[in-house]
Amino acid sequence: MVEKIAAQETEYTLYYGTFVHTPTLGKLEILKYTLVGVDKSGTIDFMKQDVHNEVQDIGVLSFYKQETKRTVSTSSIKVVDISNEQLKFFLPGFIDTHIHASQYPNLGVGLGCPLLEWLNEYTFPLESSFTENNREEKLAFAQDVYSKVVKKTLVCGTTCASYFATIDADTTRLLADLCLEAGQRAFVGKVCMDDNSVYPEYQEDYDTCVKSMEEVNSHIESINPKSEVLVKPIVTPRFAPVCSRKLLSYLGSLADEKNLPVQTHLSENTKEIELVRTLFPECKNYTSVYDDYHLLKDTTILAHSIHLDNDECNLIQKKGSTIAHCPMSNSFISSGESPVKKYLYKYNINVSLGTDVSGGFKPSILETVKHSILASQHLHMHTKHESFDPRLTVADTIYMATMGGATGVGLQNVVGSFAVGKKWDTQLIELDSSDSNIDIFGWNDRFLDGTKESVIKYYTNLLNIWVFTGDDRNCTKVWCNGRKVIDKSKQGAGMTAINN
Ligand SMILES: O=c1[nH]c(=O)c2nc[nH]c2[nH]1
Ligand SMILES: [Zn+2]
Repeated sequence: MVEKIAAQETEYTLYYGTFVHTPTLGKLEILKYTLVGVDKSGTIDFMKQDVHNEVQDIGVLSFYKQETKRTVSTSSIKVVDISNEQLKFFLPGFIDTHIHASQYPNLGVGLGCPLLEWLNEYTFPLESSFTENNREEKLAFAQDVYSKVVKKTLVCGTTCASYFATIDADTTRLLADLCLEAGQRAFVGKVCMDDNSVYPEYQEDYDTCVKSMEEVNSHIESINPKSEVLVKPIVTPRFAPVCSRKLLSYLGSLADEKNLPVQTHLSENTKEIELVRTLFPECKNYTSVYDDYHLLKDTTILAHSIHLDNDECNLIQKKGSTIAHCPMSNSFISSGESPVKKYLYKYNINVSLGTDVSGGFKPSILETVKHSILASQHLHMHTKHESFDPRLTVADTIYMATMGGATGVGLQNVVGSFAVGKKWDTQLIELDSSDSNIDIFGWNDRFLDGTKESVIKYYTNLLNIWVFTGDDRNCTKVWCNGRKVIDKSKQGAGMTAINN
């Protein structure tokens, strides 16, 4: 299912059909009869919208040659044409900006257990098993867990993920290797935590952490081929309660010196916030703990961030940091309903999505999209008296799943939407895939009367059907950096589905 990367030939590819994306917040663009050319390096170097009759007359290849005046041999160009398929469209790959790869074995475990208890009961014991003294055993365990999570996220259309691994350097390096091998764009974070008094079996001392960070970061920098950097290190203080001031200081300086992105947790649970207040009485609030240690940057991802006050929102906005909204986890371990619409539209904060495996119980951003909409509806039901309507639209959530994520990881000019110069990180969505769980009726076709408005209405309905009744079975092909990494037409039906 995960295609062998090395065996693939690089070539020029023309993709022709319907493209759906959200280059700006809340605005869905449906590009019908659009032709996109992707070069050897996986970069979009040609894009022409609304070319129906012209292409019908002379064919995709001749049209491309005529438009570009390029003298290319047609045998070196591959054409993927879905223009006659009403139920298929290209969508930018999903970006999962918060996922704990190491917690994958705990999916579905720990329902309703609040954060601090959940960490001690389920999470720290699991992550500790990646730090066994027996190197062979821990590597075998990590190989099994990490290869599965990378594969599953790709199957779900995640072309880029920002991973938390564990405190262990050996297995964190392995995670980076596996992402690269599978062709997934990834940010890999060695978890940093040197002050875990509630579960002392799972922590490291300051010096070990510094040494491990050096090892992991230089390993990741060395494994990418020169021509394409797919996997990058990310500075990962787990969260303030388990980090000493000295460690936070070091990580802030490291992020500055090496220009590295940062990821951490913020304001997920009310008891956690109380704890931070006691541990860092000198800091104005939880958000300013990170700011005081130079960890709030425009490439900082703050997971959860549910219970923020006005000052904290303004600070995050000022610093240009991103909030990774994790609605599945927020419900599962009952942390709260995040007022994401307010963050997006009142404070102009960039918001992305995170599955937060294993607080979240599925490694799927499509599932996260669903949960984000439903959580916002719940918030609406019991905050009707407030002036701000908290309900998210499908367009808001697709934005968070793609462009918001790209901005969060600092790749807003590289991925997240379709544009010349961007990379081809894309998923093909087929509502009528061979093992689709969606029953399609012609009922929606009545909207198509040839006008632009009717196309918007038709595809808005189609997207709603996909979001609420579809799953990973409708994501049939996935490309990262121009390379096809998933092709479900090449294996037995149902093999890849996680929702069967
Ligand atoms: O959802 C969460 N998962 C974690 O692993 C974690 N660690 C600190 N805070 C956390 N929140
Ligand atoms: Zn988390």
